[in-house]
Amino acid sequence: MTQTATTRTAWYIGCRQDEVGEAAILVGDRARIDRIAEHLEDPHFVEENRGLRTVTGTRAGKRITVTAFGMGAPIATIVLHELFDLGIRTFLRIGTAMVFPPAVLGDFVLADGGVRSEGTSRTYAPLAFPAVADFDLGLALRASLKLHDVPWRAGIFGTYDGFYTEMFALSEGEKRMIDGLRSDIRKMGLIGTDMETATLLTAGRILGARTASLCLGTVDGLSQEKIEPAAMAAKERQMFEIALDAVAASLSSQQDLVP
Ligand SMILES: O=P(O)(O)O[C@H]1O[C@H](CO)[C@@H](O)[C@H]1O
Ligand SMILES: O=c1cc[nH]c(=O)[nH]1
Repeated sequence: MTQTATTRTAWYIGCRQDEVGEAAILVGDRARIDRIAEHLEDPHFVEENRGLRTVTGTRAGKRITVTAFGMGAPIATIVLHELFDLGIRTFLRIGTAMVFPPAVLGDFVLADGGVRSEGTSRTYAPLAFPAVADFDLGLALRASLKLHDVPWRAGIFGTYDGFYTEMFALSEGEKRMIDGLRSDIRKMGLIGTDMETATLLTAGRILGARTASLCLGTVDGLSQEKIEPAAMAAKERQMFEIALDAVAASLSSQQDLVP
């Protein structure tokens, strides 16, 4: 971080401390920043650095920052860590995930916790440390999901580094390799898999932040069928509303919940 008497600037995301809000939503695809900005009042776009795009805007009187990290746990965790350093203590990842029964394509999946099958979280805590979502933020998300009347499931995620070696097969050889993992995923009853959730829950918890993850099931984990683009666009708008309402509500009620 660069630091002056009045402000700090994060190294990679390029944000100044006075450009971020009270909470952060982390998205993967940078194209989602302009789209989520339409759901915020008074959006301020931070000058982009390394393709990391950030907007801060107001929702229900709360300033919320949304940053896009791209794909994968290492860069997602750098973004979380830098925003934490700028003072943010509430984080929600929203994005897409592969879903497994009982969750089906198009369901929203809320992570109560995650299996840490990636590498980055091990730099924060040994594997015996659980990746668990913040309880109060999880409650706010459940309330928002119910209010928006969408199909959703809550449960445990699996987080993996190898997209084409552990999640989505392009060849018969990869399919044979991934089928073994899919069978483990079914046995454990995981409802969703992605590349960041368990990492962010671990890193957030170790740093001392409240962290949660809500995804949209865009790929069926058994058949590899993908969601249709029109359904994706409509569900993405719902995801923005659910997430922003939950984060704003959670910030409002936070003081009442502190022991
Ligand atoms: O839709 P986003 O949030 O980008 O997330 C998912 O899409 C990417 C590729 O699978 C990974 O980052 C994964 O977690
Ligand atoms: O298959 C998928 C879809 C979204 N996100 C993932 O990590 N995997």
